[in-house]
Amino acid sequence: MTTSQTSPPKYLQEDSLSEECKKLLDIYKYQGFWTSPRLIQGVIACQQQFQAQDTDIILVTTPKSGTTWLKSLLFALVNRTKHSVFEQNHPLLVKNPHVLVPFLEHTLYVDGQVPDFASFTSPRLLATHVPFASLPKFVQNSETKLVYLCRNPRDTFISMWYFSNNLRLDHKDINSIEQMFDLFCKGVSIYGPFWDHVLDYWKQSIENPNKVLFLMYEEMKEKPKIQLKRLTEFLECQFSIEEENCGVVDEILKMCSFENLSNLKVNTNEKLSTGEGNETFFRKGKIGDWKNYFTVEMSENLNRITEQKFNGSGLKFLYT
Ligand SMILES: Nc1ncnc2c1ncn2[C@@H]1O[C@H](COP(=O)(O)OS(=O)(=O)O)[C@@H](OP(=O)(O)O)[C@H]1O
Repeated sequence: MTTSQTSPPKYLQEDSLSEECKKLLDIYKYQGFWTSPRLIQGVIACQQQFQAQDTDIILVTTPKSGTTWLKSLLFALVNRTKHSVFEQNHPLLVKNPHVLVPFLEHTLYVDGQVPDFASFTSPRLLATHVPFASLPKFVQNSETKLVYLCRNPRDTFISMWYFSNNLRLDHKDINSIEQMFDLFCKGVSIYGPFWDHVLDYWKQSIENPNKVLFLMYEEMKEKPKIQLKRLTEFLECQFSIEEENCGVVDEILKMCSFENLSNLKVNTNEKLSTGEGNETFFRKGKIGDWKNYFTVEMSENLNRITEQKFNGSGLKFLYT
């Protein structure tokens, strides 16, 4: 048998694929979920190398569910002794939340720089989109707290579709929305299947409420103070009477609001090291934009899939 072959067999090479095929195949299935090849590399690196600490707080989200918002809220909350929320140069006013609360699988090996996580001051605040079963075992087995956020699949889908087209203006290419919607319904979306992701964390939050807090974008939008209170109770960093009296709660919500963050210079002019313009994380920040795009058939399809998948779980989305 000859061993002279130095490159992979033709069927494993990607350079001769047609552009159309490459476009369709830019995500792969790994451990039951879909993601890009470079992110798979990041996820594997995390699984092998990330050393969790009991004091870590990890934000887990489905993509486009309000990660940027919750990163900012968590940062403001957890660091409020170090950085008063009334500070004129508060880090959230000069840095994008994704810089302050890095994604484990992005920073590890995707942009080539491995942050010295061990040097982060405790409690370390980190984020990921990885499904529960694929989290590093250290994270699953330690006292690390997981804050989970999801959003109704209709708005999540529209937000994903915009992001993938990297557009902030109205987009009329209805064929591509249909194509992407069909894949989304089949479970093929970044870190999807969407429903499995949500359901796994929902079950964990019921089985282990001290480990996983389950939040929904819609509830955060409708009753932000109540959700913020749940967050502080879960993280054991409740507001003192003095803080409540001097308006810290309102100030945090104001600083982290869509209106404030999306208008900051840093979020209109700068880019992340991974290449995304900071402005791409702020589009409309509303519940119900799906109504401008969905046909009746699309809504019915998603309802049917959601009912089927969540049957008996007690989990329901709000679509107001
Ligand atoms: N502060 C604040 N408040 C409310 N909503 C906000 C906020 N910041 C970002 N957004 C909206 O969240 C959507 C982006 O989702 P993510 O931040 O999860 O994106 S990512 O997964 O980190 O790429 C995206 O939603 P859509 O507007 O529906 O596309 C953002 O506009």
